[in-house]
Amino acid sequence: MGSSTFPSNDITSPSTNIDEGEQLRGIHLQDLLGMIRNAEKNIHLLNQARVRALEDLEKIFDEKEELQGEMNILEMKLAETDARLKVAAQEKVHVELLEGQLEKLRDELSSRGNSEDYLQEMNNAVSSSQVDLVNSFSQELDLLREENMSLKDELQVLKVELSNIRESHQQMQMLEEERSVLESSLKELELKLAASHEDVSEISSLKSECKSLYEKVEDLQTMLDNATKQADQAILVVQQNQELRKKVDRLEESLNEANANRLSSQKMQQYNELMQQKIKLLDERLQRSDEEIQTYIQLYQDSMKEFQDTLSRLKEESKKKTKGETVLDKPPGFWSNLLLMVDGWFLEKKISVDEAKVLREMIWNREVRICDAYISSKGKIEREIIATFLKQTSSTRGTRLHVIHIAAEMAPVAKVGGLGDVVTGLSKALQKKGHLVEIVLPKYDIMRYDLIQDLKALDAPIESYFDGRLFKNRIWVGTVEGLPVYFIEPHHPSKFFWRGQLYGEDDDFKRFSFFSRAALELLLQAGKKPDIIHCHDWQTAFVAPLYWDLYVPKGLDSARICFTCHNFEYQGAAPASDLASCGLDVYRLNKPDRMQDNSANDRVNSVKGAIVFSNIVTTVSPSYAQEVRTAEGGRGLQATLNSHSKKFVGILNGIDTDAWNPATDPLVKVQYNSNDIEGKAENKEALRSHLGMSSANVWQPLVACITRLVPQKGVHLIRHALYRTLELGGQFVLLGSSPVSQIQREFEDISSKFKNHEHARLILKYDESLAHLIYAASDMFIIPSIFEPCGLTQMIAMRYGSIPIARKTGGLNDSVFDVDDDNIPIQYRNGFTFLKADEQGLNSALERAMYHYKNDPEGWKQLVQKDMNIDFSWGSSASVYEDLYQKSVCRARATNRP
Ligand SMILES: Nc1ncnc2c1ncn2[C@@H]1O[C@H](COP(=O)(O)OP(=O)(O)O)[C@@H](O)[C@H]1O
Repeated sequence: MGSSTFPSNDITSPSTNIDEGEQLRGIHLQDLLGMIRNAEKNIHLLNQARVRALEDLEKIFDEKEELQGEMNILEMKLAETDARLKVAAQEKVHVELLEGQLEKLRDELSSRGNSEDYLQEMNNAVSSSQVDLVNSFSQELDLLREENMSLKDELQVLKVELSNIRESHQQMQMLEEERSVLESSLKELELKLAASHEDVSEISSLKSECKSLYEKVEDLQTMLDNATKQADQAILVVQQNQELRKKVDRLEESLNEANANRLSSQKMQQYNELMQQKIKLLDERLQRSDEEIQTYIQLYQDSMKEFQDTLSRLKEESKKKTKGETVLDKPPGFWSNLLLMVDGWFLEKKISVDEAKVLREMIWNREVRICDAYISSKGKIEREIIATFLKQTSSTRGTRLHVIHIAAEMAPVAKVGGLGDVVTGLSKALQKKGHLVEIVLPKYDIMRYDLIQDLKALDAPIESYFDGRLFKNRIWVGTVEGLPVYFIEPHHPSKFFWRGQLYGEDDDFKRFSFFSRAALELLLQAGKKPDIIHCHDWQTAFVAPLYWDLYVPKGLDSARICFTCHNFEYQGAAPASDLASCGLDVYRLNKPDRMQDNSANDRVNSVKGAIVFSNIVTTVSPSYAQEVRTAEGGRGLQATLNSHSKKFVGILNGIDTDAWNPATDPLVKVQYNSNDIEGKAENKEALRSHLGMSSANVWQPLVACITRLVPQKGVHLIRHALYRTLELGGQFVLLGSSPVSQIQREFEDISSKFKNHEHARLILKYDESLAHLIYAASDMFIIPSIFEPCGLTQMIAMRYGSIPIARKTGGLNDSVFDVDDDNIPIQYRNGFTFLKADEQGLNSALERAMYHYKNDPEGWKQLVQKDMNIDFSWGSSASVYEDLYQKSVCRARATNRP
């Protein structure tokens, strides 16, 4: 299988997607330009802030230097004061000595008693020397006071310096704020850049912008590096501050010492205390300021580091995304969140278990598109997000599939009914979608060999097992409708496919179990590795158990098995022992939960086996899928279907709109289309004359029916419709044949009655060409089925402008909507329906149709045109099959199953 993506099943038209994509690209580009402009502004602002910070730091330097100088002076002055205080202390000692001597002298004088004048003289002399000393001391004190005053001033200046420092801190704070603004705008930029990667095609146009952005981010990085250097310088300043503080501490100590010496002077002591308090205050402030600076710088450095980390990550991501790499570097939390989101959707029943499984696998695999889907769905409502995610699962289908149909019919070469149409129509639609589709058919003797191109036998017989021995099969290859087909011709004495008919033989069970085994043998020996083996109806239902039980062990193990039941009326039940012929283990399989028929424990049921052993089980319309799960519709298989309901789905068939196209149909008399329906009247005329019916009244309505004449089709109602149409003044044509001899005889009798009737004809055979002409000629088409799995004739009739009159059952209920039913939106109304499978029911619809036809020719014409324009092609139904195939293949790969 290739790895290229095939078209998704998105129903939006491609042109709309392209327009939206371009719009989105335009919006992203504008956003990106806006973001770049914002980033440039921010960078500019940052630049200015950096310049201011540099200036501030220079100022701080200068101021610190000055401060230091002043501190030095202060220190010197304090040293001087200290020295002077010491001198003063010595002089005080000297004065005390003098006073002692004076006292002594006084004592001597008093002891001498008569020398009072001398004493007075001496006293005066001492006092005057004492006054001199006091005077010089107070001068010293005045000097000290002055110096202390100047110290006060210095401290005042220091205070101012400190407030300047605080201002510079504020600026740094501003810087920090600007940095965080810049950071958030860069984060925004990161988000938008990531979003811009949503569309891979955008990357190339965004690359150059990313590059310039990247350069700007580089510049930003350089500036940030500078800012970090500045922060380092600021730390230096703080260290210098700390040294200064140490000096102040030393100063304080000196002052303390001085204080000790100043005890003698009360004023000096008070002054010193004051000084001490002020220095302490100054010290505290300095300390706080240091701490603040330290905190700011720490914060600044932390955020710078964070910023640099973010930038580096951003740059790395940007580089990786430019290179188109994956998203392995998303944090684990991102993926965990996605997983939880998917689990939530599943638990709330918003997505199916299969969808949840595929999504989980994509998340586990860290797939880019899941990441992109998440980014692109930001801001959307949950329903839209789920849709976006599920779209990724459908585009998982990124690879083309190899599908092999194993079937008993294929239109137009081997067709009995709708099964043949489906095999060809679905295969062609899947092939158109880019898948490799092959078909394996029995080589019937009565095939339309003229419609097989390049038919040739391979010179390599395939041997397959049956009834205890090996039989040779000749393999033929050819193309039908552009599809590769393998035809198996068994060399078996029973000449299984040499019977003049496709089905209805006594040994049908043997014939088709042989064919199923031979088909798998062909795939094994041809070395095929299909992704899907699709088998149809009971005839090839054996493929499912044969595959798992016998062929997977032999190495044919790449496929998932899809089984489509086109009609649950035919189940391929037979005595259990018959199963052994094709090599299946009867003992193991004849169990209630495997192939045992639900109504007889000694019989096996091949349709039941396929339901049990297939990965996907489908039927041909949603309504029929519901009906067969009930006791009335299930024909004994309802319990099996209900217990396997998770893999069971109803998909409405399409029709091959190339083969059934009135505008190109070579089998009609006059080709026509919905814009020009004149040709219809000419075809009516052609059919009438071909069948020898009256052409007198061009407006006489022609009612047709093309069908297998089996009870399912409501044969008694078909017969009644013939009579009632004639009563209502219309014409009636029946093309059909019956495998039931009694019914065939009954209709042959009626046919002979109307042999020469001018308004009715019964053609009791299978005639493809006539069928085309009848669809083109008829005005109304009757389908009164008792049950109808899908029904193709109503769709083909509408495509040819013949209005269906149908019973509301199965696929008819999903495709025909009554023109008079107000509960149906007007755009869907396309025919006439009835519910009760009886004559009254049919009459009511037939009579209304006749009434509309006769009384509202313009309205009828519009109805014809509307029906012709309805899209019954395989396109959308094939997409549903494609989806089921892909999901099944995906699941198998995820769990590594064969
Ligand atoms: N006698 C007939 N001659 C030609 N085509 C017939 C005849 N009977 C049925 N068909 C074709 O067989 C197909 C019937 O398919 P469908 O409506 O699904 O019924 P079923 O598969 O049950 O027979 C249609 O393509 C229809 O045109």
